[in-house]
Amino acid sequence: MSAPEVVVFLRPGCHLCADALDDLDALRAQEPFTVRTVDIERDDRLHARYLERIPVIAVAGEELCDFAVDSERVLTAVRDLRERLATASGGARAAAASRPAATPAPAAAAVTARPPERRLEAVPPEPAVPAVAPRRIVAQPMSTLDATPAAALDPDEPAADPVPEVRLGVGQAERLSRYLQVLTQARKMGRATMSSQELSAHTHVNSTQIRRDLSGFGRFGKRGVGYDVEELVTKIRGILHTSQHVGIVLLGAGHLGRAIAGSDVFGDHGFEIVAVLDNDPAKIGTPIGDLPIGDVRHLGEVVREHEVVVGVIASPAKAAQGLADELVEAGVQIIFNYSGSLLRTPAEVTVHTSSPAVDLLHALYYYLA
Ligand SMILES: NC(=O)c1ccc[n+]([C@@H]2O[C@H](COP(=O)([O-])OP(=O)(O)OC[C@H]3O[C@@H](n4cnc5c(N)ncnc54)[C@H](O)[C@@H]3O)[C@@H](O)[C@H]2O)c1
Repeated sequence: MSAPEVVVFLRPGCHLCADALDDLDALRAQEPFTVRTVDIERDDRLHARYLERIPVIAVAGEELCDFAVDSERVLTAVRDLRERLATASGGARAAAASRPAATPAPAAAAVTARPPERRLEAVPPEPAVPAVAPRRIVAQPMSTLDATPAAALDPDEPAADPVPEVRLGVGQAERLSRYLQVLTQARKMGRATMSSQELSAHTHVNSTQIRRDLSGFGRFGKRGVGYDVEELVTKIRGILHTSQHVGIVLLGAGHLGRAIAGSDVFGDHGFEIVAVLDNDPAKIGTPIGDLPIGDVRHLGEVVREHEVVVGVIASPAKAAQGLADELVEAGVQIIFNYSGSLLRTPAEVTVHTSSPAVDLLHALYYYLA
């Protein structure tokens, strides 16, 4: 009779998954079973189905728990499966004994005689992932994505580069940016640590989601102490690739342009305003922040010379489309648009329009509705 098998749907580098494997390992002392891991990154359907829930633990096709091991449910399911396997093998032996020799035995067909409540639909077999014992699962390289150095898995060690090369989903990238904004501000306020609940309160992302977002990149934080702000800022900046230099050209040196140039709003995140350009002869050549205001007619040269990545438009709305066209012509693919103008740009260009009213409208809806 084969041993009951527990299947764990997981993702390389997911530390909730690593914890689940450890927990299952401990449970095997009470009830023997084998563990098979299924890497959801290898199958689009599994990825779509389980990404938000991993680790998902299943026995005999029934999903028992997600996020963490529910010991009681797993043990009960394993015992139940063992009994069914025993019955099946006993039944098969009895059937084989009474059957004419030429008829093949029905193998473990009786295992499925009692269908579980929530069967995994059409989960394909995973021949590439062998059934192995939990300890070996941890030791084997889970995938090429798992580039996190061992030190980063230790909460007492600072998280070091290199950061695993994982393509983030849009939602995760957006949330990581929000965590980074709050952590950067906390660091400026002299905070050394921050709890996930606090980070949650400031970002409006629930703390389970925060832990899940970060779990793929190393083990952060200590129970009762929270996240190390400096460590997490460094790590998220690495993940978002903002630890590299990003040059910005600011177009419009009026009230808003002057406020942006004189603030840390971009500098806090490693963005450098390399030039401020305007078309007003009275302003050109005068200082703004540490820079002299340049002539907007040199926009193309400035973009090429400073390898500008982002163009920030702080001009009146009527000038914005012309400036956007010139930025695109010069090769800029990210435009941050403070003017209210609805810009037309090629599909490959990302336009972010900043409007303080948007958040207010959103908040007001919940207030008024
Ligand atoms: N989203 C926000 O948070 C926010 C807040 C305030 C203002 N705004 C918008 O930002 C823009 C700037 O506001 P402001 O108060 O600084 O206006 P402003 O009039 O003080 O400054 C505009 C600047 O743009 C320059 N300019 C005009 N045409 C130009 C061109 N073709 N090339 C380069 N420079 C040019 C002007 O010379 C001037 O220096 C406006 O569109 C305004 O509605 C947005």
